[in-house]
This record gives sequence, C-alpha cells and structure tokens, in this order.
Amino acid sequence: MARITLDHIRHAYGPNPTSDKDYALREVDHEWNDGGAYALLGPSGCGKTTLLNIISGLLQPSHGRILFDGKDVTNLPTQARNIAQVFQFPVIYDTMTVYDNLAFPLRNRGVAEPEVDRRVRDILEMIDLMPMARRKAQGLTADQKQKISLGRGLVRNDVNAILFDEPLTVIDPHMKWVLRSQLKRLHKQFGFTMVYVTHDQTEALTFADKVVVMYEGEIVQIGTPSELFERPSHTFVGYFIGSPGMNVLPAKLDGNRATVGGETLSLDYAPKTATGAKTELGIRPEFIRIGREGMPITINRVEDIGRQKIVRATFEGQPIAIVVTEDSEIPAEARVTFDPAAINIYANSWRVGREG
Ligand SMILES: Nc1ncnc2c1ncn2[C@@H]1O[C@H](COP(=O)(O)OP(=O)(O)OP(=O)(O)O)[C@@H](O)[C@H]1O
Repeated sequence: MARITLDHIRHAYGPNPTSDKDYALREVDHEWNDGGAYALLGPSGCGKTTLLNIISGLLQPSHGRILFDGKDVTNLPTQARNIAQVFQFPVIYDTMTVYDNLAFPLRNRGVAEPEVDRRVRDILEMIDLMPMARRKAQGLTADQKQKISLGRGLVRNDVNAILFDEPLTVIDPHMKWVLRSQLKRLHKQFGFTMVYVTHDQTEALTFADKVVVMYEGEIVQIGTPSELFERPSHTFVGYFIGSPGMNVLPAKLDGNRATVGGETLSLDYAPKTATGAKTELGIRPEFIRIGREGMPITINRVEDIGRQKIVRATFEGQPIAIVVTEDSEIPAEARVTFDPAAINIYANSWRVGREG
C-alpha cells in the first residue's frame, strides 16, 4: 500500500483555461497516508470522479504531479500504477465462474494456486457467495455481480491503493450496510489505502476515517466525521454534513460579540476577520436550546423524526432549524440560547479559528 501525494493538481477538460471557472479541479495539494481510508464526498459535478481518475491514471492532470510513496507516477498508465478499481457497475467476466472471476487478478500475476485458493475463499466468505462459487457469473443478480466486482478489488494484497467509485449504487439498502461494515473491517485488518467516492454522507461517514469534502472543484475540508460535524471549515461543509445542516446566519462582529439582526450574542473568543469580509455565524441545530429563556423565535413547523423533533423557526428574520429530543417541551412563546462552545464564525465562507 502507498502514501498518495497530490502535488498542486489542477485539471481543465477544455483547452486554454483562463479563470478558475474553467477548471474541474482548481487546486488539490495534499498528502494521503499509507493505509488511510478516505471518502471523497460532495455534490454532483464537484470533481470527485475527476480526482479519482487522476489517481488511477485514466486522466492526466493539466498541472501538477501525483506520487505513490514519493515516486512520480503522473505519466504512468493505469496498468503500471498497480491499483485495484471498483466502479459503479459490475465489471466481471460473465462466462467465468464466480470463483474464477475472483481468482483472475491473482492468476494473472502468477500467484501460486494454493495461495489463490486461500485468498479467493476468504473473499467468498466476506461477500457471502461461497455457495455460488462454481456457478457462472451470467445469470446472477446485479447485486451479486457487484459483490464479485468488490471482491476482485479486494483479492490482491500487493496493490498501492483500492479505488471505489460509488460502488454500492446498485446494491440494495440492507446489503449496502452490510458491505460497508465489511469494507471497514477489512480495512482495519489489512490496512489498505482506500479512496472511496460517494455523494452520500452516511456512506462516507461510516466508511472512512478521513472524509474529503469537495465543493466546486476544491477540497474544502479533510477531517474525521466529528471534526466535520463540530468544526466545519467552510459553510458548505456545515450545510452538507448533518441533517438538517448547520444554521448559517449573517452576523456583525465586534471583539467577542456577534450581532444577528437585533440580537447580540457573546462568543467565547474574539475572531479576527479582514475588514469588509462577509461574516456569518454557524450553529448546528443540535446545539440550540429551546425554552422560556433567551432570544425570541417564531415557530413555523415541528417535524417528528422518531426519537427527535426538528423545529423549523424564524430567528431575526432568518429561517433556522433546531433539533430537540422527542419528549422536549416546546413553549408557545419559545426562546432560544446558543451554546457558545458550538458557535463557529465564518469570513467569506471560511471558518475563522480560535487560533487565528
Ligand atoms: N469528459 C469531460 N469533459 C468535459 N467536462 C467534464 C468531463 N467530465 C467531467 N466534466 C466536468 O467536470 C466537472 C467535475 O465532474 P466530475 O464528474 O469529476 O464530478 P463528480 O463530483 O464526480 O460528479 P458526479 O457525482 O455527478 O459523478 C463537472 O463540471 C463536469 O461537467
């Protein structure tokens, strides 16, 4: 397995790019650890597949270099990069048996038959297809075929990285959960470097130890699930992670005070922002207390979502969401307080840290 260095990578599909808008990837400059499980998460069109294809060698970046364990592989084709890939739709040989499909990548590299057998059996157990081992892949369901594709991605233990491009799209919801957990377990056991593309936050948060959030061709944050939840680096991460997402309210700042509409709140630090920056206050719905004390709100709607309720309200002319437990009392003249430790301040959409 390898450490992956993305050295100032930019990519434009068209010729002669002039501005940032012409780039599908604007600037990616990061180092991903050997053995890390990374999920690339972001909305459609943000550049996830472009970045994955640059790592796999299907695409040459317009600028920058890509290195595996310090070795420049930018000009190497996919076959020479020694990676395994699992795509959205099954890529298998219909006329081969399930067993032979899984054995193929190993036999192709001259692995001895007893070792092939040991590894194929391990994978068959994992993907739960042992009873089908001797059947032709033809005639299996889309679900089962995709499990074979996953198995083929995992069967070799000598690859630099395993790349997954939305591999669970065709898998039914229950099986999705099972396969995701198995992937996570395998990762712990074997320490593969894994890069997993998805636009589904649950999938990213359960699979990865580091989630790479992309937005408009940029990586806006790489963090653990709790870092993304507690300290979103960019307002987009705040909106995108969490359900409902973070409340982002226009705020005027003065030392350690923030004013939203006519209400002034005390912060537990004094954010430093450049003059003229667009400043906003971010607070997750889970960290707003509702009761008879604090700042007045107007409640518009209460949604029951099982163990919790989402209160949709208006605060100083802005829509906000508040998450409370199902047994919480919501007074008619409701008021709110924000937990100061959970407030994030943003200048031009980027978080202004306590350290800054
Ligand atoms: N072959 C191509 N030629 C021109 N533009 C492209 C090409 N492939 C992608 N793009 C553009 O590059 C941008 C990034 O696309 P990309 O497919 O990497 O996004 P994505 O995050 O993977 O989206 P999705 O989740 O829909 O697959 C988009 O604006 C897309 O329209």
